[in-house]
Amino acid sequence: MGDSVRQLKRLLGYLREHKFHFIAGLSLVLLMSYTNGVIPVLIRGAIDGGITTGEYRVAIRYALLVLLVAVLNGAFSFSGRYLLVRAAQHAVYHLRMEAFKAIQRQRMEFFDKTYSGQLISRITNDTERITRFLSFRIRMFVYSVFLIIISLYYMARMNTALTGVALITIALVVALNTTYAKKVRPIYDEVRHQTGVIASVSTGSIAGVKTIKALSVEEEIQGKFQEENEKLYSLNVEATKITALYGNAPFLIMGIAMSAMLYYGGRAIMAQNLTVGELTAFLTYMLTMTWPLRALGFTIGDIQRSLAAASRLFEVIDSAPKHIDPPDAVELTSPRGEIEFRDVYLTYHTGKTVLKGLNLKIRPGERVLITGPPGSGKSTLLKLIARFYEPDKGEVLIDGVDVGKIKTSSLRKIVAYVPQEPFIFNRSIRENIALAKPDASLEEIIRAAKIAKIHDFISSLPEGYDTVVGEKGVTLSGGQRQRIALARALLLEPKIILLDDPVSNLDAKTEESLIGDLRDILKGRTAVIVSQRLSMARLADRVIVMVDGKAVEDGSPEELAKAGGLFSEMLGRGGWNGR
Ligand SMILES: Nc1ncnc2c1ncn2[C@@H]1O[C@H](COP(=O)(O)OP(=O)(O)OP(=O)(O)O)[C@@H](O)[C@H]1O
Repeated sequence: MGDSVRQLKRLLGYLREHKFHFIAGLSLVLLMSYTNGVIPVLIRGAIDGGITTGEYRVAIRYALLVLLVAVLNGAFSFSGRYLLVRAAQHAVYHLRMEAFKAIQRQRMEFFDKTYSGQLISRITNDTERITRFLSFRIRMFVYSVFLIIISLYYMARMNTALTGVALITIALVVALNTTYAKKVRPIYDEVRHQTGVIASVSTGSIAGVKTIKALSVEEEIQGKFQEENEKLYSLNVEATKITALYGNAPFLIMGIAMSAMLYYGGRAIMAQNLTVGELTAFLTYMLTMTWPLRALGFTIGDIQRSLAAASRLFEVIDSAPKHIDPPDAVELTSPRGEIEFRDVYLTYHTGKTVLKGLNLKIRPGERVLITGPPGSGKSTLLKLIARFYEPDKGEVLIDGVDVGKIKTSSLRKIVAYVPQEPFIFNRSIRENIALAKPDASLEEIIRAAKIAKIHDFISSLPEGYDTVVGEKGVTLSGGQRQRIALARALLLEPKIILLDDPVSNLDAKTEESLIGDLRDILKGRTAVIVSQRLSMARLADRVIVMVDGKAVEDGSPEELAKAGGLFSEMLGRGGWNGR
């Protein structure tokens, strides 16, 4: 409970900037309840003071009053809703922004541990639920509670016995709604979970469509989808059964209460203890309260779940580091491009220890090929230089400075990391290349594209550098993607370039041409290339063979080819000269 109050306080804190809108909105909702609650009193006045006594003018006066109150009610309802929704949207705008920024600040390990679907759901579904809570649910809660209080107040002033009937009815309907909410909530939670499962099966099969078609496993995939779809169907049928059962019960209770009121009220009128106007007012109150009473049950059930959504968002925000850089972070102004690993250990969150005391020094301008069997830690080594992960023990240094102590903005200019499968955003080629330097001039972008040897291809496209690529744009080949990614990296003129398996997805011809061009691309830079393709060794001054997180061979390709170790074994009978 204490936790819920804390979450609620924190959530309401986001309304701070719009607190006047919010308070004004709530005040208007109170006025709306009041105007709704006063109408039966006016009806009573019209009947008792005008209609039954034949006072035509009194009846007209009350009719005009009802009209005025109805108009005011409409105005309060409109402006109250507008102000509350505006304040809520503004609060959620900030919350969404904060969560998104926090996700951007998270370390790589966070993404290893968290499903992307979950994160997307935080930013979309959870924020949507919170908006609904801050605007609609709170409004309905305040409106309903206040309307019921006002109604009971006026009823009590008219007749105690009938007010007792109304009170019992209210208690019964609230109890019924709460039971309904309790019964249906777990099913709706399952429906939501199952909808997520269906979304992930769909996303997976759309993303993996090539594999599905290549293996002709459409039927199996459809079978899996059908299974999950049937589960969703059954859950929805179950929820509908409960809703159908409980949904109309409040109306039945209200009906019984109203017929009891008619019976006792009729007798009271005959005994002259009640007026016709009062009985009409009572019946009108019962009708006015029906909907708010129903809404109250749902609102109470929803508060807890909205707070749970808020707490999930707060968790994302709180788990992110407050600052990307430590306070004593430094700038490397004229980097040389030297890299050193000093007794580096790294264990992933899965418990797998990948690097076990790695020592390595790479000189400025050196071109190093890291090779070795799969899973030996080659890519991990690159990721440590780019500071995607921090070592558990030991240090990774650039020009003698621990990478953890270099300002991120400085590190990103010095070190360019080109992943195995570069991500191309659904934007223009120009924007894709200028991703890390959005203010780059077209000349700079063209220069980078020329070095990456992709300029001619881009120029041949009808819209040149403005051509949109990616999901709905021009589709690029594997080699073209690699070159766009290289141009993207080169734009920052990095001193160190890290290539993670650059030719793994390329055919032999494209591989040959890329290797030829890489000589120019890497000129004047320190390059660390991870690859199992030994053709890449032609680019390298030095080859390091990694096995089980350790550098077991280290030397020039010629030396290692002759040494009779793993590298020469990998070269096979053709040896180095055959390359
Ligand atoms: N983010 C991660 N979380 C958990 N384990 C990981 C992560 N990245 C890599 N690993 C594991 O660490 C080991 C080394 O991975 P790494 O990618 O460095 O190897 P590699 O030598 O580059 O392999 P390959 O040649 O197949 O790309 C592997 O067993 C891999 O499963």
